[in-house]
Amino acid sequence: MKSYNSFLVAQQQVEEAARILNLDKATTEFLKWPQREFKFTFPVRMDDGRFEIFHAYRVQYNYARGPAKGGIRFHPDETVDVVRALAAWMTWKTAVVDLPLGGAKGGVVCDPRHLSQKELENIARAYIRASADILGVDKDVPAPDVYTTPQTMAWMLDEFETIVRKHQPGVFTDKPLPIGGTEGRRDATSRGGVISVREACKFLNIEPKTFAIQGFGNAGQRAALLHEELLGGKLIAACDSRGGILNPDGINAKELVTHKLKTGTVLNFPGARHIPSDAVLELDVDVLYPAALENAISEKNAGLIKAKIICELANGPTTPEADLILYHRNIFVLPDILASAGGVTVSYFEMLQNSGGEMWEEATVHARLDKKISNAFQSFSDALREKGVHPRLAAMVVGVARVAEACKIRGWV
Ligand SMILES: NC(=O)C1=CN([C@@H]2O[C@H](COP(=O)(O)OP(=O)(O)OC[C@H]3O[C@@H](n4cnc5c(N)ncnc54)[C@H](O)[C@@H]3O)[C@@H](O)[C@H]2O)C=CC1
Ligand SMILES: O=C(O)CCC(=O)C(=O)O
Repeated sequence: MKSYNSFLVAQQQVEEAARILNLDKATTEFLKWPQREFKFTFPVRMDDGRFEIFHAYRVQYNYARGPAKGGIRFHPDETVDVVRALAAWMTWKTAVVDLPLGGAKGGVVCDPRHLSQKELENIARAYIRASADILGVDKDVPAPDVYTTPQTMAWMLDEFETIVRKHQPGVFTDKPLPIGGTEGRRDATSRGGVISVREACKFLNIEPKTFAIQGFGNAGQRAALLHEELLGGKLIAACDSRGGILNPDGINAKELVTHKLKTGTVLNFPGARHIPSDAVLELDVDVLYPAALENAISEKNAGLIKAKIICELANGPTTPEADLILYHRNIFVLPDILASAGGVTVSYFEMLQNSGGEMWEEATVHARLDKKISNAFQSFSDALREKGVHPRLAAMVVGVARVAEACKIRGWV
């Protein structure tokens, strides 16, 4: 099977956007690389008394528009190139929603499914001891990502504040509410995705009656609940890393979330039959939400996809070859740098509340998020019309143009 290097994919996307924008050679080359990247190696004491050595990264891709911003992932397959790609996509994402932030991402190579809570806490704290110098409200602000949670942020914040010897809640976002978290962050990624589906449906004149979800973690579960609540559609299939389930008559999203939280998997959900995880991508639905990991949709399966709209809650789920196949098959992709931008948008709201000592009501967060995503969809659809390119390229054109402009104004290139 062909393997993909996500960073090469991310660089190719910059080149394509730069070509449409007629960017000069130096600007294009600058935007193809992270401004700063850090590699950490640290020992952690495990529950059985032994020390284990962990490798970790933080990549600050571009900070022309503001402090670097993006999640920290704990995953066994993490590599510097995956983190670079994710950091690049954060840069374009914060620009597409027009936040005064740059892009970053971090990762620890580990498998949380085989670690105790105490071991996870020790890893989170060790990561901060290694990286505290390069983090800060005006430098770089992490958040959770795959297999990290608000609890991870709480440990990280506590370690950071112990080092700097003062309260600095805005250095981490998607924190638990009692230590400076915001209302509305837990479902923000999915809410932003569902809002972008609502806008796409108006744009394309489609009704989002049926949907399927690949990946049933934070993003996937909330998308199931919110699509049902806000758009009124019917969930017919979902999967996680252990397998998939299908019920063409409909699956109650709330009951499936409860089942997943209780049993750790979507499998064995009453009334649904088992299907392979990958089959969920190929079902005849109005909207497909990839909400797991990179490269799920490639040239291998793009020809088999039957959804009308693909809403990319995951980062980088579609390869460049698949983008073209889907475009020619008239399948509308809502690209990750727009569709999954709700999370970082509400993270920014959390930073604003922390800096002003404010606590916004949930309805305020929802309304401001809706406005940001609707405006971003407008810029994206304008670029689609003006440039006549496929959707990812249109979104990249919006994001890359804004970052390039900031680099130019600063006199960097
Ligand atoms: N949490 C956030 O705020 C944001 C997350 N994202 C992206 O959304 C995606 C999912 O993130 P989270 O939901 O936060 O992570 P999570 O760790 O809560 O959930 C990941 C889910 O994917 C499933 N999965 C893993 N490999 C799979 C496979 N091969 N097939 C099917 N399912 C598989 C896991 O079983 C789990 O249910 C990632 O790409 C992440 O970068 C994007 C924007 C913000
Ligand atoms: O809220 C944040 O800063 C994290 C967002 C993120 O990691 C993402 O959008 O992929």
